[in-house]
Amino acid sequence: MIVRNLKTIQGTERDVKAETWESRRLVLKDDGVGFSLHDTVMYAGTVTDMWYKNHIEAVYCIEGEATLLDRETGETYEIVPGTMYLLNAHDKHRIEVKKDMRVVCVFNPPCTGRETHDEEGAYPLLT
Ligand SMILES: CC(=O)NCC[C@H](N)C(=O)O
Repeated sequence: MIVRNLKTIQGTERDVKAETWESRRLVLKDDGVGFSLHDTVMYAGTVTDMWYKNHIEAVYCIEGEATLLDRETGETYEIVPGTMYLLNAHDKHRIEVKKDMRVVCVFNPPCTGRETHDEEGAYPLLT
């Protein structure tokens, strides 16, 4: 069994900061369970284009507010606490954050802990 608390992750290598978000990685590839689990904050006033072409991601909002745009269909969705979106088709998407949004993210395959977005908004497959 593995037990971790967010407080013990903050400021360590598992706490990855990008321009528009910060991701605290609670479970990573080296835990050997086939997924990674992140507690992520996306900053109010930011717009982020993403395209996880190498990963499937589920995102569950627990705080804040944002608009999610499906960049392929043009459809938009309001994301509030209790909303989940699943990028089951490697969907190109955009998040426009209105109020600091805290989300719990699950990635398959798991992240290794070092990933930040490349120019396409993707994470490379790191080993
Ligand atoms: C919601 C989202 O995808 N934010 C970008 C950060 C990423 N999910 C992560 O936690 O690594």
